[in-house]
Amino acid sequence: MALSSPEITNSTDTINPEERPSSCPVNPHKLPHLTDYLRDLKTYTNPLDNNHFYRPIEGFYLADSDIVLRHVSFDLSVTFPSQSSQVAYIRAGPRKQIFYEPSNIRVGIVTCGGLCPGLNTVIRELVIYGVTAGYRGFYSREPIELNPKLVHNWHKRGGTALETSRGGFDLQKIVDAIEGRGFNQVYIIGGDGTMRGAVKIFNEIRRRKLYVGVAAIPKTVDNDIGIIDRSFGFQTAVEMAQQAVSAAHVEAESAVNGIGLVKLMGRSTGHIALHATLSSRDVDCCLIPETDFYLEGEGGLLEFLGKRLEDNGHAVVVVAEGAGQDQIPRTDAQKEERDESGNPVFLDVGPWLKSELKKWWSRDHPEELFTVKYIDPTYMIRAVPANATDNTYCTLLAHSAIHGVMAGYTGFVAGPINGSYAYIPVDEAAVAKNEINTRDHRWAWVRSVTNQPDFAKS
Ligand SMILES: Nc1ncnc2c1ncn2[C@@H]1O[C@H](COP(=O)(O)OP(=O)(O)O)[C@@H](O)[C@H]1O
Ligand SMILES: O=P(O)(O)OC[C@H]1O[C@](O)(COP(=O)(O)O)[C@@H](O)[C@@H]1O
Ligand SMILES: [Mg+2]
Repeated sequence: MALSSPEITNSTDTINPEERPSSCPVNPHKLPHLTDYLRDLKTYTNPLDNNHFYRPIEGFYLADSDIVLRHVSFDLSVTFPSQSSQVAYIRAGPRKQIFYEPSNIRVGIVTCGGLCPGLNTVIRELVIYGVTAGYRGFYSREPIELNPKLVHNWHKRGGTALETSRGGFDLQKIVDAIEGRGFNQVYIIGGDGTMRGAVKIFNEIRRRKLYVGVAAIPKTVDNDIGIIDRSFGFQTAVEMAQQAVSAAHVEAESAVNGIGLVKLMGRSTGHIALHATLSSRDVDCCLIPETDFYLEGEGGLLEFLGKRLEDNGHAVVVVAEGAGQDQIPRTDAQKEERDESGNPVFLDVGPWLKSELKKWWSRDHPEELFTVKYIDPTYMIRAVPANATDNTYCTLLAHSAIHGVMAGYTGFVAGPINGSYAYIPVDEAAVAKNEINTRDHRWAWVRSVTNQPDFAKS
């Protein structure tokens, strides 16, 4: 942000949730604020007032009274939830009063966990000091100084220019480093694991009463963080995944009794698999972690595929990496295996399924031709630059986070809820999962597109 000299004042015009009028229709979630533990902080007039690119008009600045409802659809024939029980979050955006003197801001920004398209776009908007190599970089590396010239092209690059890693979370060392380096704002970009770490960092910063605002920006190519509409990079990943599905379809169609099998990312949720299935319409069966499937017997996958081959001569199966894990034989040691971040290490469902399909065919149809063409695009779906929609989304996320921190909010996650950007307390976002509800219309839609069995054993 281009910031001009601020005018110092000593009061804040944001509305304290406790001071809302009693007729206030909803109950917004209280967002942590620096003034919760630093009572006499100075406030400054937002320099956007004097920025020649902006002409703040009435309504430009937001306050605590601007909220976003979590749920926007209700069934009036059942019960309309009482207004005070509606969940609401504070809307993201610029505030008239800010809690940082613009010339005295030291920002640290870090990316953690797996890659996701759009990471560099977020970083590009948040220039100052880049903490490299994930959480461990706070205490084991020198941060790199970023400037607009250096980052100007970064949104066109896949990956993260700051580098990322799993593991290496040492709370005391991280907060010591934040304090020691004099950061007064920290932006943490990562997925569910990173959010759990961010909660601890925020709590420790609050315990030490540090003048440091902490904002997290949710990143997950699997789209497995709840409350927000979707995570950035997800749409880009689905587009890439669809190319793999398309190729599997071409291969399957061109073979005698051809099966195209595609494994897609999705550790605990099958959003990528589901969306690639719905958008491509080439898929005969979509297997996701949220619902079990079985191979043999009535209503099983093999019976279904046998019928498909008989009817159409080919079939396409999409399997999310977290699906079918309980069926793959594994040793006790494999059951205990964890990655550096503590996530369970999965066995590879793709090759296992491919080999089960081959065994089945040679057992039941030894005389007939059969081909399984297996495609595992792995990192190709996430190690790419963000598409136009994700790029715009990333930019808005970064700006939302900056406005929130400048306004003194801390310990929050910025994200869109029902199309409007909002601030969510980080401890809430860290536990909010986004699993596919296999009882709702979206999963029914998948099943009606594929006609796959529901694998409900009677
Ligand atoms: N419960 C936790 N407490 C503190 N740090 C955590 C926790 N879970 C994960 N982390 C840290 O967060 C970072 C990213 O976690 P990871 O699960 O690899 O990716 P993601 O954030 O994308 O889910 C790692 O450095 C990991 O050590
Ligand atoms: O090989 P890596 O880097 O651990 O990444 C693989 C994992 O990354 C994911 O995309 C999820 O990553 P995050 O938890 O970091 O969002 C999974 O789908 C996949 O299991
Ligand atoms: Mg994760």
